[in-house]
Amino acid sequence: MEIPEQIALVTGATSGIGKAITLALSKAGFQVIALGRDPVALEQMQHTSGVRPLALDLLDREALAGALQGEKIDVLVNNAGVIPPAVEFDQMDQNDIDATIAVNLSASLATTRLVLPGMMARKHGHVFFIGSTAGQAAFPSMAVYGATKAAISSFAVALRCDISGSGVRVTEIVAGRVETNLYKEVLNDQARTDMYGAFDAVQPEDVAAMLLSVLQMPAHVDVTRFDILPTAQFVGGGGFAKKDNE
Ligand SMILES: NC(=O)C1=CN([C@@H]2O[C@H](COP(=O)(O)OP(=O)(O)OC[C@H]3O[C@@H](n4cnc5c(N)ncnc54)[C@H](OP(=O)(O)O)[C@@H]3O)[C@@H](O)[C@H]2O)C=CC1
Ligand SMILES: N[C@@H](C=O)C(=O)O
Repeated sequence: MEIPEQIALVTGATSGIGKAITLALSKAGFQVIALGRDPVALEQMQHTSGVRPLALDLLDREALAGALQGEKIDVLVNNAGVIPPAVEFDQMDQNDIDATIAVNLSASLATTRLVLPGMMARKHGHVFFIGSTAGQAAFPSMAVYGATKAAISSFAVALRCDISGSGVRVTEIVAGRVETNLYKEVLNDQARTDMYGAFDAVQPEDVAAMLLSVLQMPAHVDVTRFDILPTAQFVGGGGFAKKDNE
């Protein structure tokens, strides 16, 4: 797919879905600003794929604003995200709650707030948000994570009201189980092997392929949301509390 030199910013570009999207956009002819905290991973991607590394923590608002000043971003992929330990809410550590909201929601809003005015002034651009099935249905022990993704989903829809007529497109990508390092901090290697070995998960490259297809749509078409799940994954289904033993 030939695309004139345009600039894409991908957050969370050092791993998983963000890395696949970064490499796919670079291969499609974009100049990609690859953002993440891991400088070694970024340097390797710069060497192999010619992306522009941007090593920073999205929670450092000053660094983020400084790095993006003057950049004319055509495509923004709000991908960076974390998943907290899978425990019931009453067992959650407040720090995990705060960190999940800070990265998954606040950082996406802050990055979008920095990039969007330029897109609107140029009457061109595309903002992607990586949502989750966890934002669309109730998952036990994922209430906070799901809340951040539900918020992103609601924001993406409402944002289109605010920017209507600007020529800027917005897409939420609602992903099911994708085989990445998302659970690296919360599950041991065996648990992750068992989790991803249970069925054929979506691969990061599958998400990247769909993103490119959405970008390829003519300017008058905005794919505002797509869901991408393993064929074997279903979402929903009620449950019952275990009867307390008398
Ligand atoms: N895997 C899955 O099943 C699904 C994932 N998602 C979402 O997809 C997105 C990508 O996750 P995934 O690829 O799976 O997981 P990974 O853990 O592989 O990637 C997460 C990325 O986010 C970056 N990141 C995390 N915190 C920060 C921060 N403070 N500042 C900058 N970058 C940060 C990491 O970069 P670094 O460590 O270098 O900072 C890394 O590149 C997330 O939003 C996740 O919620 C949605 C549905 C399903
Ligand atoms: N929806 C995914 C996380 O966001 C998952 O099923 O792991």
